Amino acid sequence: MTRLPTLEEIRRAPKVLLHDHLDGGLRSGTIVDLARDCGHTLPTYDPAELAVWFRDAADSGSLERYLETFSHTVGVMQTREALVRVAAECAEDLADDGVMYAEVRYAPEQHTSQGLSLDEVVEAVLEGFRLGSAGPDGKPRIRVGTLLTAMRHQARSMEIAELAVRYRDLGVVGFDIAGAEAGYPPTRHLDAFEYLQRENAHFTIHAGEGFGLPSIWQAIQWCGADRLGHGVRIIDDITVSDDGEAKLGRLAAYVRDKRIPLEMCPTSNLQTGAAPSIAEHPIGLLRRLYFRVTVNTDNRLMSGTSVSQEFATLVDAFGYDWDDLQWFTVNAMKSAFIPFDERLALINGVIKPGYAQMKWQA
Ligand SMILES: O=c1[nH]cnc2c1ncn2[C@@H]1O[C@H](CO)[C@@H](O)[C@H]1O
Ligand SMILES: [Zn+2]
Repeated sequence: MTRLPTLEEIRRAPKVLLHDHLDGGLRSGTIVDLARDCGHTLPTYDPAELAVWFRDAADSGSLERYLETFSHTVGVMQTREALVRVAAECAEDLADDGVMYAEVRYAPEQHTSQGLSLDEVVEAVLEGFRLGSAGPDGKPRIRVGTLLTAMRHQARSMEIAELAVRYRDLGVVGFDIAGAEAGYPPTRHLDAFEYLQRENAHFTIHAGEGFGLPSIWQAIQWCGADRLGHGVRIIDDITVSDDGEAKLGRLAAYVRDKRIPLEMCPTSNLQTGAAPSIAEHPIGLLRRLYFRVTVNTDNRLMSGTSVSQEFATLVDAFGYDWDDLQWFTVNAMKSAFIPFDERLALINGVIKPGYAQMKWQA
């Protein structure tokens, strides 16, 4: 039997990340610095202790309680300087993990409490990504696209959708809605999604994480989502018999037939209670059934994770090899919101040669 990929090897392989929250990925030391600057009160000012605090607090078993931890990250991301720094460090950290293409999301409306306009927020984050993406020779080490998120319990989605369209040629590649899912169905923001469709713009919707099939159904069939954030509960529409044969309901079949990408985030799902364990995580079944599965971090700080770490965890639980990891990576690149020719160039020019080399070395 061939040896399975190790964490160190996985770090060196080219990776693609589609679901990562800017305000869920700060370095704990940066939060401490920024909190001191702006007078935000933290549970502890020791960076190592703070990192542990986030993980423990996020390990709550409910999406609503998990989301409470964001008050300490959003709270320190209220000035242009803070946003530039956080975005630059995000790009650096992802590049250091071997991520070559990332779509990073955040909700501009949450960063205006000290007077920044929505446009100023977007421009600060774009500037941070530009700075953080550059290597020592000035050439980009990573390409970062931005997704603008609207909070589903608020009523600003149309404004944020317009913002995403306004900045579409300047680094914003799509739109999303996030926040507590139960009680806030996707159709609450139907006007924003219809507007984006008329504008030929791309969007994903957090659905099937803290709520089940009706949320996924609305996201796809009412709102026209290009991708699903999480989408784990799609397994509620799949029955597996004792001999392992799977029967797909109409919605699950539609998602698979249409190749709708699932932005799966295994560790995050354990923390919010969306999945009981990695071994029992729906990603195992969905991968086996050839859904268009992608592997993501969601919130690197709250989960103490990285793309490489998520891959390594799956290798451990399911015995995935380099072919599986390449398959997840190609799936993600195919599902990115950048133009087709650019995706193809990255698949053929970076991903396939990168994994060929990893396999050859193994
Ligand atoms: O997994 C998730 N499900 C739903 N909402 C989330 C998740 N992770 C983060 N956020 C929410 O998205 C906002 C913008 O980035 C965050 O502030 C958080 O409230
Ligand atoms: Zn998320």
